[in-house]
Amino acid sequence: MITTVTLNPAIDKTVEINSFAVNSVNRISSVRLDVGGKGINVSKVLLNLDGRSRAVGILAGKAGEYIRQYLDEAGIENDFIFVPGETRTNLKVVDQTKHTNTDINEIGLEVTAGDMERVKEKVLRDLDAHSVVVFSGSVPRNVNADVYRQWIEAVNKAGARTILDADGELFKQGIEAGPYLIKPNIHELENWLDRKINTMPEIAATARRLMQQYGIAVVVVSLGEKGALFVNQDGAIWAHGICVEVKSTVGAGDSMVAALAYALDAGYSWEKAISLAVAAGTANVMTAGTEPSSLAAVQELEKQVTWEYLLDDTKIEVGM
Ligand SMILES: Nc1ncnc2c1ncn2[C@@H]1O[C@H](COP(=O)(O)OP(=O)(O)OP(=O)(O)O)[C@@H](O)[C@H]1O
Ligand SMILES: O=P(O)(O)OC[C@@]1(O)O[C@H](CO)[C@@H](O)[C@@H]1O
Repeated sequence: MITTVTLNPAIDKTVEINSFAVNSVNRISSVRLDVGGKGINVSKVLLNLDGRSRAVGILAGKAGEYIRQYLDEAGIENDFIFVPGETRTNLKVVDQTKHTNTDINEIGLEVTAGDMERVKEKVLRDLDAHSVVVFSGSVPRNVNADVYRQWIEAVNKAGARTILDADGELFKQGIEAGPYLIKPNIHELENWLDRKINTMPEIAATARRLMQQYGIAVVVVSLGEKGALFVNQDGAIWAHGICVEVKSTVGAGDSMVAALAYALDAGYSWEKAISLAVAAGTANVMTAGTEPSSLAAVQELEKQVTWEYLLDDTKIEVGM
């Protein structure tokens, strides 16, 4: 069973504004609402991949009820605690003229230590060696940045595998617990390293350093339209990006994480996991907002995934 943890869910309000400009009046040409937050997105994509998951986390207010109702109606098992306040709304500005996606995310709720204990109990419930737990996204504003580290340690103790997709201090401390798989994007990796990364071998070397230093089994570095670098103990594979028409890039990383969780749960081969992950990420950018793509679209894209094995002396510029 796959458990997704969303400590800071959101309603995603995606507005289309062509030629979006700061310091001026912008007119919205379309609006859509999606239930979001990284872990919830992972659960939505898993459902469309024909996978089962249990979504756990923290909700509040009318927006929280709306999210719970969506999950119930979609048939996604969910076990959220409700706290006072209102789940945040995150604004996503899509500009089809300038080809930009701008995220304006609210900071989110405050919670108590007791609330966090209740969620932790739900996360740790019924775990065994077959379980996969996905920790992704930001956390409530007053929660300590060591929360993923502590919870990953607890899940590791239960013998289950963990996936971490977080940024900044949550990532920095989370990796110290030795998650099974991490999926930073290139910017998150550069943040951790505190410098720019210019070539593919540099990404691979950084991934190997993370694996050796923290006992991480798999590092996947997503590179947007350039695809992703997949590193495990056998080596590094650069899966190329697929050129598609982009509607919204929001949630592409979550789709990739969902596919990786699915592949781990199903015991897929490394190559099959890679093609599913790239296809799921690519399919996501072809849909509006954070609408998950269909299984048929993912399967069609899987046929188009190409990759190359990366040798240490391969000189490929990342150029991002
Ligand atoms: N513009 C694009 N064109 C084609 N494929 C894309 C594009 N953007 C993303 N992808 C696919 O989706 C995967 C994940 O995207 P990305 O690297 O943007 O993740 P991310 O930064 O974690 O995403 P987000 O935080 O928006 O969910 C990429 O590795 C790639 O396969
Ligand atoms: O503020 P966080 O938790 O880092 O990210 C939240 C978020 O941007 O991530 C998802 C896309 O990945 C969206 O559904 C959601 O709005």
